[in-house]
Amino acid sequence: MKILLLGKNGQVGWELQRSLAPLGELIALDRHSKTYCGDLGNLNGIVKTVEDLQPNVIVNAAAYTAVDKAETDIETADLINAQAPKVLADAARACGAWLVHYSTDYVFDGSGDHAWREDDVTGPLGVYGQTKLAGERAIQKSGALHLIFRTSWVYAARGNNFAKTMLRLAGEREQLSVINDQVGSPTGAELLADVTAHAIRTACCREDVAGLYHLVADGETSWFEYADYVLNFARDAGIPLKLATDGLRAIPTCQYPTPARRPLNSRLNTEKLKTAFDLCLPKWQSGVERMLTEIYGKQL
Ligand SMILES: NC(=O)C1=CN([C@@H]2O[C@H](COP(=O)(O)OP(=O)(O)OC[C@H]3O[C@@H](n4cnc5c(N)ncnc54)[C@H](OP(=O)(O)O)[C@@H]3O)[C@@H](O)[C@H]2O)C=CC1
Ligand SMILES: Cc1cn([C@H]2C[C@H](O)[C@@H](COP(=O)(O)OP(=O)(O)O[C@H]3O[C@@H](C)C(=O)[C@@H](O)[C@H]3O)O2)c(=O)[nH]c1=O
Ligand SMILES: [Mg+2]
Repeated sequence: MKILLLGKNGQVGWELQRSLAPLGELIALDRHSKTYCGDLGNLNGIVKTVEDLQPNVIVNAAAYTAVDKAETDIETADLINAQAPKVLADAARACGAWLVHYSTDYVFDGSGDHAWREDDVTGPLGVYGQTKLAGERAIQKSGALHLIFRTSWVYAARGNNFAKTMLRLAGEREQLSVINDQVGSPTGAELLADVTAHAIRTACCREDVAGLYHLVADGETSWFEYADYVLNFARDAGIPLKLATDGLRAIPTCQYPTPARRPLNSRLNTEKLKTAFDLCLPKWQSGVERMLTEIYGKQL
């Protein structure tokens, strides 16, 4: 099997380099790659890469993920999150390849408190979510065999994410205020990469599994509880923090204004994925603990 991986140095892309390697020949690109174009902003270049390589599977881990910046950089967000997935899907269809792609809880408006199902009505609150939804739809319309995994609150030891922001800020400040009324599930890039490899193995002999799936770790939390979990781990590990012992404060969303609105309810229902691929999903805490142990490994 020949696999083309785009966005190889992002949180998920990095872990995919590991998990996809045993499946076959892996060509992993980023936007700076020289031999083949891996820049999603270069639509013609991306199409030529697929035509030249004729892969069996394309895995797109590249995306415009700066949620607030997207509000004013709409053109780039649309190019990377909507137009590039469309041309990738058309190119995949033309060469008979599977396209594996990732999307987000931010396609939902966050109303209610149920866990969103794949066919629930979407209603993104910001440009990032709108462009990611447009990307999903373009892939679905293309006729390409595809797997789209909607996930949430992605973290990894390598890369930028909320947990690492909290650790950095706790080293710099005595007080931190964190939203406690947005609820979802932190999901590790390792888990996403492992499930992706498993799903590709299944999909190669079962075209009927093509489609859109929610893929998040088990359980739920708020950003505040997540921060509390991470900072308690750091304290217990003896990491020196500037944050006072009572320095973490829970606040409602209205007290933390941001350029992009974010959903209050980011719960995703994963039943469809678990049934189709015969999978169990671990509790969110287990992957977060692994990441923290990796980050602080040398100091523990
Ligand atoms: N991060 C999160 O919390 C969540 C992410 N997702 C989705 O999961 C997927 C993976 O996200 P994640 O790994 O966390 O994101 P990251 O931001 O860690 O990685 C995204 C990667 O995309 C690359 N990229 C951006 N623009 C281009 C371009 N023009 N050409 C090539 N590569 C480009 C970035 O490269 P560079 O560093 O050079 O900019 C980066 O390596 C994305 O589809 C994202 O929408 C879904 C839910 C939550
Ligand atoms: C830094 C900080 C953030 N927050 C809030 C803001 C926000 O609601 C929440 C998380 O902050 P972030 O900047 O990490 O959020 P954000 O970048 O919006 O995270 C999202 O990224 C995209 C790519 C996704 O697809 C989503 O699933 C989600 O992970 O925490 C605080 O309350 N206090 C703080 O000090
Ligand atoms: Mg962010």
